[in-house]
This record gives sequence, structure tokens and C-alpha cells, in this order.
Amino acid sequence: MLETLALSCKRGDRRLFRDLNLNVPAGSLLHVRGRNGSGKTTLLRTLCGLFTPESGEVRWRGEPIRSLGEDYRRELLYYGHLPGLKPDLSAIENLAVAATLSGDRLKPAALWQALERLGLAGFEDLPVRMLSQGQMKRVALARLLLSCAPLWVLDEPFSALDRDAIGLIEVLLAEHLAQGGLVVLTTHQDVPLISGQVAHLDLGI
Ligand SMILES: Nc1ncnc2c1ncn2[C@@H]1O[C@H](COP(=O)(O)OP(=O)(O)OP(=O)(O)O)[C@@H](O)[C@H]1O
Repeated sequence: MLETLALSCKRGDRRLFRDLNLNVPAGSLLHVRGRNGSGKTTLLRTLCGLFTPESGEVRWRGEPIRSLGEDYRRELLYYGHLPGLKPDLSAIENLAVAATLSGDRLKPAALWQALERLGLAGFEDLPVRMLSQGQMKRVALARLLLSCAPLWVLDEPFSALDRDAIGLIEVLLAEHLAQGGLVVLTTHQDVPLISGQVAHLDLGI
């Protein structure tokens, strides 16, 4: 379970949220909503331990993430605003690097299958700088198929994706939740989930 206790964050002089108490149980999704600049990305980065809150804490399985360090990061998949790809590496190479950094030992066939499922057959060997924006996002999202992490924190996973890709990500989310995974995501789109328990958090109101 992921929890926050009285979490407060400031950026410059602006307080984005105060005393946030969240509880995301296994098998559930938290959809963080709010206008531009309301603090969604800041909250997601704080949940990942990438931004230090003004006060309060984030807990994973009952332990403060500060004390878990690498043990927490191994259980986490973070998909940020930028796809986080190396532009001169191919799609396959990018996935291999991401898997190695996450400590996942994967057979090359698994990487090729993941790219195929994301509709990237034929584009596996091109440097990703030669792919379209949506294709780059698909490469980054292929990690969802390969990761063993129970907690997915996804910042705008649907942006720049076409209808088919959005449908596929919805299926992957539903599968992850059905297996007891947890998801925290932001999206400005209304995305109906096929199944799973969904809660909403509105920031900046
Ligand atoms: N590095 C930074 N230094 C100072 N202020 C920042 C920094 N990054 C973000 N902010 C400010 O924090 C506020 C919240 O930003 P954040 O990116 O969390 O919003 P958001 O809800 O994710 O927005 P969007 O929907 O546009 O992605 C904004 O007002 C922004 O200007």
C-alpha cells in the first residue's frame, strides 16, 4: 500500500497542497486531476522520492520511503512527462538500458515482443530520434509490459497517443490492477478503465 501522511509541498512561494493524506491500496488506481500548474507532477515526483516535500511523508508498505531508498525504487515504475529515452539509441537498446537500470533480467525476445505489442514492429532498430512523438511514447510505455514493479506512477501516459494506443494502455492498466498492482496517474483526458478500483484526487480547487 502507498500512503501519504500530512504531505505538504511548496514550489517557490506557492503552496501547491497541504496536509494531503492519501491511501492507495493494492489493486487500485488513483487519478490525480487538476488544472495546469496545480501540482500534479510535483505530487507524483514526491511520491517517487524525486522531490522533497515541505512536510509530511510518503510511506510504502508502512515504511517511510526515505528509509527504504533503493528497495523502494525497485518496486516503482515512474513514467515522467518526457519519455526519458536516449535519442541516439534504438527502441530495443532503450528498453534494454531501462530494464538493466531497474534490475530486471529480461531475454531479448521479451523486448521485441513488448515493442511489437505496442505497434512498433519494424521500428525496433531505428534511433528513437527518428520516431514520431507518439512512437517515442510507445517505446517508453513498453516498459509497462516488462516491469515487475507493483507501483506504477504515470504522468500523462495518454498524451500524444492515438486511440489504439490509449486502448492498449487501458488494457495494461486493468491487467496490472487485476494482479494487485497499484497505479497513480495524471491525465487531462477522461479515460474509462475497463476494470479496477479507481479513486480521484482534485488538486488546486
Ligand atoms: N523547478 C521548478 N522551480 C520552481 N517552480 C516550479 C518548478 N517546477 C514547477 N514549478 C511550479 O510548480 C507549480 C506546479 O507545477 P507542476 O508541474 O507540479 O504542475 P502540474 O499540475 O503537473 O501542471 P501541468 O498540468 O501543466 O503539467 C507550477 O506553478 C510551476 O510553475
